[in-house]
Amino acid sequence: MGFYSMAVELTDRPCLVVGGGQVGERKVLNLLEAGARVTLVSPEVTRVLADLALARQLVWWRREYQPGDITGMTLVFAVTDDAGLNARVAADCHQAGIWVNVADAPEKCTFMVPSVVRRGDLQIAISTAGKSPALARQLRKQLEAEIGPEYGPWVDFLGELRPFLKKVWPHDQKRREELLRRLAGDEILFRLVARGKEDLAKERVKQCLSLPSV
Ligand SMILES: C[C@@]1(CC(=O)O)C2=NC(=C\c3[nH]c(c(CCC(=O)O)c3CC(=O)O)Cc3[nH]c(c(CC(=O)O)c3CCC(=O)O)/C=C3\N/C(=C\2)[C@@H](CCC(=O)O)[C@]3(C)CC(=O)O)/[C@H]1CCC(=O)O
Ligand SMILES: NC(=O)c1ccc[n+]([C@@H]2O[C@H](COP(=O)([O-])OP(=O)(O)OC[C@H]3O[C@@H](n4cnc5c(N)ncnc54)[C@H](O)[C@@H]3O)[C@@H](O)[C@H]2O)c1
Repeated sequence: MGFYSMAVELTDRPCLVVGGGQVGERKVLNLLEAGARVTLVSPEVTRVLADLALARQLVWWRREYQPGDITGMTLVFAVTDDAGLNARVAADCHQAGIWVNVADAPEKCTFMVPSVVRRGDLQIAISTAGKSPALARQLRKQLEAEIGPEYGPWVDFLGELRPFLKKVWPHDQKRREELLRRLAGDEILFRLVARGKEDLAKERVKQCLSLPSV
């Protein structure tokens, strides 16, 4: 069975994490980074999670999970060390039609969390469909060595060019596509932007605009 990869908008969406141990902490930190509204239900939590609750970055229900907790949640994460409880949370979500991630049972997940390389708005997600999280992590480290932080500003730069080119050639989609592909692979432009020389890079784009299309 294949999995479908998505980039999900979670800003201000209510998400429930059941279990506040090491795995819960990792899921919570990634959810907060995505702007989600996180509720954590767990009798005990890690120091990091307790500090986040104190700072009101998340809501902590300091007790055991109850079935009604999932009501109205966009995503639920069952990440306790109690396999039976995780399975019950999963069953509650399946019945309610709520997407659920189960830390110790890939076959009960309706979504899995990939390993992610983050460079500003560029994200490279690696999934093994639950077969080897260790391999996903190892590949992330390899890619992080190859795809440096300069890719963040590079994506921003290319992101500014698109609406600009749409204005220049509103009706010539083929020409826009050709140019955008050429610019995305332009080594000189990439290096200019990496050195913070966006102005020079824009000059070069203008030169490219006057070139015949390939
Ligand atoms: C990618 C990452 C994202 C994240 O969690 O943020 C993630 N696991 C990460 C790390 C990691 N997890 C584990 C190890 C130890 C080595 C190993 O077992 O391989 C390591 C590596 C390490 O820590 O070094 C143990 C483990 N993981 C799962 C089980 C249960 C089982 O398989 O039955 C067990 C066995 C527990 C036990 O033995 O008791 C299950 C899942 N873990 C997933 C995601 C989903 C599938 C992703 C995929 O492969 O597509 C899935 C199905 C559910 C989910 O959690 O979404 C994150 C990398 C973060 C990074 O980039 O560094
Ligand atoms: N998916 C992954 O990436 C991954 C990685 C490693 C381990 N695991 C699995 O994830 C599970 C959790 O691992 P961990 O290291 O975070 O465990 P942990 O022991 O550090 O934390 C478990 C947490 O669950 C809470 N909890 C227990 N019963 C609860 C209940 N009834 N209601 C609410 N909260 C409850 C505890 O208070 C604790 O905070 C383990 O079963 C492990 O096999 C998954």
